[in-house]
Amino acid sequence: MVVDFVSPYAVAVAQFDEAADRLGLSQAMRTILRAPKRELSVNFPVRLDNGDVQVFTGYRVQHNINRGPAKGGIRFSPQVSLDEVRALAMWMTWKCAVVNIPFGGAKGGVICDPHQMSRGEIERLSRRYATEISILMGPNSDIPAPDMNTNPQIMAWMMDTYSMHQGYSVPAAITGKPLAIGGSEGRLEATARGVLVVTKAAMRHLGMVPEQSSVVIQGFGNVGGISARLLHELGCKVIGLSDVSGGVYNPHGIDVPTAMRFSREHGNLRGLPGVEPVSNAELLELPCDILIPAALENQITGANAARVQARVVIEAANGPTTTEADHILNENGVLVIPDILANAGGVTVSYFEWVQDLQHFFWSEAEINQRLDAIMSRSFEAVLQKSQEQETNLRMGAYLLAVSRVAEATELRGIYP
Ligand SMILES: NC(=O)C1=CN([C@@H]2O[C@H](COP(=O)(O)OP(=O)(O)OC[C@H]3O[C@@H](n4cnc5c(N)ncnc54)[C@H](O)[C@@H]3O)[C@@H](O)[C@H]2O)C=CC1
Ligand SMILES: O=C(O)CCC(=O)C(=O)O
Repeated sequence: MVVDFVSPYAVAVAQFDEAADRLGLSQAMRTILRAPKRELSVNFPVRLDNGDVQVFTGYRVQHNINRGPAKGGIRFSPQVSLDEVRALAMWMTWKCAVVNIPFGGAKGGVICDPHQMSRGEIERLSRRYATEISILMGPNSDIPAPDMNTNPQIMAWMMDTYSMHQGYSVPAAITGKPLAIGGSEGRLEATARGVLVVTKAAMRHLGMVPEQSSVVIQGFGNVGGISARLLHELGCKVIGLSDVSGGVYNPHGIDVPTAMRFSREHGNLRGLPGVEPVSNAELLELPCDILIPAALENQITGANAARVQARVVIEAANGPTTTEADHILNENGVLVIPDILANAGGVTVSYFEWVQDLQHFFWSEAEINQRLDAIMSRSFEAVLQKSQEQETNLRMGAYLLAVSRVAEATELRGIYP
C-alpha cells in the first residue's frame, strides 16, 4: 500500500482551481464554489456489547446545494477525517453536475472500524449517527446513501431512525435501501454498471475489444467486486484483484465467480487457489490494459504513477489519483476516466430511487438499467467532446462541464448581498 499522505481536499481543490482558471470564473464565484457550504462534526456515545460506552466522531459536509438537495454517501472507516469528507462532498457536487442530475454534493463519515464491531454495535452507531445528522437530513435537503463499509441494512436503520423522529415513514430521506422498504431495483449494482458503461465506451474510443483486454481491479467490495463480475461476463480477462488483505494475480485470468464465492466464504481473497499473491502496491503496477482502482483515495501517486502499465485507468474509487500522478499518467499517454464520471452510476440510480420514493411508483430493473445506461453513455460522450474541444484530458473535460453547470445555477439564483 502506498503510504505518502496527500490531503484529498487539497487534490479536490487543485482540480477545481484548474477548471476555474480555464473557465475564467470571477473571484467571487471561485470563493463560493471552493468552500463547503456546511460542515457538521458530531461526537456521540454508543453502548458497546460489553456495557462500556464509547464516544465516536462523525461528520456530514454539504459542499454545494445550488442545483438541488445535497446528495452523497456515508463512510464508516478508521481513516475518515474531516479533510477526506470535505473532498468527497466536493466531488459529489461535480459528479451530480457531470451526469446532470438535480442534486448538490454532500458526504458523511464516522471514524470507526466496523470490522471490529458486532451487528448490534453497528446498528446502535448507525442510528445514533443518523439522529445526530438529522438536523441536515431530509428528502428535500440532504439525502445520504451507502459508501465504503456501509450497506442497505445500515441505510434501513438510518431511514427508520429518521422516520421515527418524523412520526411517519420517509423513504426518500435516504437511498441505497433494501427493496422491501423503498429501495430501487439495480441500486446495489449501479456503480459497477456505470463503470461497465464507461469502460466499454473507453474501449470503443481506443479501438480495444473486451476479449483481448486484461483488467486489474483494486478493491473487491460493492464497486470493485461487481465491476469484476460484469467485466468478466463481458469477456475481458480479469488478471488481478485485491482487497484490504492484499492482491491476487494470474496472467491467464481469474475466474471471478469463484473468487467472489471464496471471498464470501473466507471474508477476503487471501489464499484463493491458482493465483500468485501480490501486494496492493504491486497490483497497481501489473502489466494490463485496464486498471480499475475501486478502494480508496491516493493510490496512484507521484511515487508509483510512472510504473503504471495500463493503457486506461477507470477511477471507480473517489480520488484514487493525486494531482502529481495525474500529470505523469497524462504525459505517459494513459487515458484516465475520472471518478466524477466513472463512478457516477451509483448516484444516478440513487436519483431514480429518490424519484420513485417521492412518487411511490416503482420501475422495473430493465427500465432502471436502460435509463442508467443512457445517462452514463450520454455523459461519457459529453465529457469526451468537451475535452476534445478544449484540447485537454477527460478529467478537465468533466470538470469544465460540471463546474460551468454549477456556476450557471449559482449565477441564475443570484448572490444575496
Ligand atoms: N458504493 C457506492 O455506490 C459508491 C462507491 N464509490 C467509491 O468506490 C470505492 C469503494 O467503495 P465500495 O465498493 O462501496 O466499498 P466497500 O466497502 O463495499 O468495498 C471496499 C473494498 O476495498 C477494499 N479495501 C479497503 N481498504 C483497502 C486498501 N487499503 N487496499 C486495497 N483494498 C482495500 C475492501 O477490502 C473492500 O474490498 C470508494 O472510493 C467509494 O467512495 C463511488 C461511488 C458510489
Ligand atoms: O448514491 C449516492 O447518493 C452517493 C454515492 C456516493 O457516495 C458516491 O457517488 O461517491
